[in-house]
Amino acid sequence: MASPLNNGRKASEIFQGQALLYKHLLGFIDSKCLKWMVELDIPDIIHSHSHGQPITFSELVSILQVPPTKTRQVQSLMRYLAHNGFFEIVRIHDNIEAYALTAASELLVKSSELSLAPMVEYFLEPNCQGAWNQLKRWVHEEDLTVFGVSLGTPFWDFINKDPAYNKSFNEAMACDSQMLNLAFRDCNWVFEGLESIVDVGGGTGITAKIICEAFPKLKCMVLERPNVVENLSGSNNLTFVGGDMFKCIPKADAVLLKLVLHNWNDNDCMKILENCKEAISGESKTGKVVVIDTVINENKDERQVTELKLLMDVHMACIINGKERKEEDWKKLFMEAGFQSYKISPFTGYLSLIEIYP
Ligand SMILES: C[S@@+](CC[C@H](N)C(=O)[O-])C[C@H]1O[C@@H](n2cnc3c(N)ncnc32)[C@H](O)[C@@H]1O
Repeated sequence: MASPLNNGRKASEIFQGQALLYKHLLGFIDSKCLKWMVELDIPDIIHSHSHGQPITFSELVSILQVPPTKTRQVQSLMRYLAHNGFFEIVRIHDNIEAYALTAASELLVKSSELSLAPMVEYFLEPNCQGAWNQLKRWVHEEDLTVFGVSLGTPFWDFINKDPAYNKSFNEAMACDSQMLNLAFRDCNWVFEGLESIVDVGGGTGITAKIICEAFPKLKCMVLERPNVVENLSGSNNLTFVGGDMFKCIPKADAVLLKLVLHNWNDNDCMKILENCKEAISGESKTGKVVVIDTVINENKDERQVTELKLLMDVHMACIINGKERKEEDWKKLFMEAGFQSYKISPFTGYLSLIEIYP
């Protein structure tokens, strides 16, 4: 019988609620499982096993030298990861089960050009993880981010002072940018007709290198925090400049901002965009700003993509006071920064490409 405490809901509905609650309570184990498989090199082991052939569980535990007391537990982890799409369980000779890589776990092969393993290392790093225990304190600290509450210093100050953290962050960003090789193949039109471009907050220059290779005549400059680019050397058409996008952005036909604006609140984004507008306003021609970022669209996106964008929004909001935006949020920002028009194009699974014109 329904009690007044559960609003007259059916028992089945309450049990569904309980299952949802427990799933999310235990959800923190999801990312730990990813860390576990990356640390044990399981994707690399499967990748190099008999030219990418599926690996049986006994072969895997033998390579990993798992003691007999732990094989059942390892099987639990593998089954859970397979259930969530990180391995495919296939039947090989004599109907034995074997594990094959999926599109997701192939991205965790460290030796692969498109490896996202550094992303796993960065997100599972103790400073990142520990900060989330401070959500309760954070909500009453008017001007502090979760990171600020947890480490006593704002994110960018911390990263500037901690070389190991800086390196881990830059490597994570670089591997995300490496994925753009796939996306730019269909988007070369974005750079056609341009003579120069500045990749603002362009990290260690992976995106810029991809653009430079595709467009050898295009001059590309990366503007970054000085300690990100101090030891980097460019090439024929690539240069690195240490600076501050809030102060000045070098002149160019176009400015690229990949995953930069989502780090900042609307006021900071306005300042960055105004500096971008100044940078692309030459004497003879006016260029464009190219923003690569998320656009939340719950009506259009698949549920899984929306979940990722909303989770990223929570991450940005709490860690760094940033924000993932809907189209109307972007439009408001662009117009208030003095731009006249914009065009949004699909780019990767979760990122859109937005061209903004003065
Ligand atoms: C989320 S990362 C994106 C990096 C790169 N665009 C990518 O997608 O791989 C944001 C970048 O902005 C840079 N950044 C932060 N503050 C900056 C500033 N004031 N001037 C220039 N770059 C800055 C950071 O160092 C970092 O590399």
